[in-house]
Amino acid sequence: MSHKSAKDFFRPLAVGAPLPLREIPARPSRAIHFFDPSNEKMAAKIPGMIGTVDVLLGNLEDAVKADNKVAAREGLVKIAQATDFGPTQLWTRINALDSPWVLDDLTTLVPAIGEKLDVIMVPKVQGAEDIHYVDRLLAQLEAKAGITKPILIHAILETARGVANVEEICGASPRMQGLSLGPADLAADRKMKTTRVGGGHPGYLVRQDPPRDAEGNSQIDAQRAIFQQDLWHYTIAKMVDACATHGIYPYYGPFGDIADVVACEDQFRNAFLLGCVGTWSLHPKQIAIANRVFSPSVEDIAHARRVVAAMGDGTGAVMIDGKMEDDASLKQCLVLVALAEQLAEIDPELKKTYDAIEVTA
Ligand SMILES: CC(C)(COP(=O)(O)OP(=O)(O)OC[C@H]1O[C@@H](n2cnc3c(N)ncnc32)[C@H](O)[C@@H]1OP(=O)(O)O)[C@@H](O)C(=O)NCCC(=O)NCCSC(=O)C[C@H](O)C(=O)O
Ligand SMILES: [Mg+2]
Repeated sequence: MSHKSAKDFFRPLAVGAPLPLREIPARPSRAIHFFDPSNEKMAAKIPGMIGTVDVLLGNLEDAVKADNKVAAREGLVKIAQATDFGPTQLWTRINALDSPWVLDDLTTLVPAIGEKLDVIMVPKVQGAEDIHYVDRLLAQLEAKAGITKPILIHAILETARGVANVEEICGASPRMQGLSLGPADLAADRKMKTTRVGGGHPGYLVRQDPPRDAEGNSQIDAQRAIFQQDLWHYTIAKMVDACATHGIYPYYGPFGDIADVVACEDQFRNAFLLGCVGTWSLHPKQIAIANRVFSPSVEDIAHARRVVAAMGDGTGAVMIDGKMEDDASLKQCLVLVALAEQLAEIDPELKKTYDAIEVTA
């Protein structure tokens, strides 16, 4: 945990820096869309994507060639200064804390576009000490530049040590906005044997028990069903618990098989059902998938509203469609209703869809 006492936790870490937030706002962030600001074709598409995606993230780390690091940083400054992002948040992913680029990333971005940057994603976070370093540096830079709102920090969970320290990372600073899974770096660091960027693996499975013959012998060569398992279940569940404990937000990460939109949707939905609020999008075609998956369905909202209406003061138990509903299931329904309300505020199409739902008795 942080070395700070409770009363010091919400004091600025530099004289003149903005006051830390006491609550992290629940802003819709179904898709965090990555673009390389040094790639002219991608950069040209960014203004047209505003309003169609919840978060645009100018990526400076992996996937940007070493020779393009400076161009990416300068490109992001140029785009941010020239663009009104309206309802879309602007995030960046800086280079790793042990890289030769990160200091220039922070000392360039905060004075130039600090007022526009909502969140800085920090890769390969190992423990609270990494967050403390960025926290203090951001406070100094914000104070110097006269930034009026604190820039939030999002950590990527992509080392075994980071996963082991996930609780202390989440609680390291009032700037902590959330966590994402970094399955590719995490797989490498853990020496997992998958070469895929996120998603499942056909070798990670459970096989149905063998049938037995009349004498009770196992028929191991018989046809048996196999059930592919999710390589990321443990880490996502751990991340969700740590984030919920600290009042911050969990996200899935990248799904590298851009062409496999079906498996991408499955992976995103698993994360949504487990408690994640959003995911990364690496290619424009993944934005629509994320927006769809991370918005509650019409059926879920119709059911949730029925439960809310039927539960009156929120206590006791009722039967709806043959199923028991009580105080606890009401809370589950309120999670979905609250999310639908937040999304409706920024997504007019979704608002129309949710407004059209009739609540039956
Ligand atoms: C994955 C890509 C390299 C694919 O690019 P490309 O082959 O150019 O795709 P298309 O030909 O289908 O592109 C069609 C047009 O769309 C534009 N485009 C492509 N991607 C984007 C984008 N992200 N944002 C905006 N526009 C985009 C192309 O320029 C084409 O335009 P046009 O020719 O005018 O029609 C590429 O999508 C890509 O580089 N994506 C981002 C990759 C990335 O950010 N990777 C890092 C995050 S994942 C990671 O770091 C791992 C993680 O940390 C971990 O450890 O797990
Ligand atoms: Mg990574």
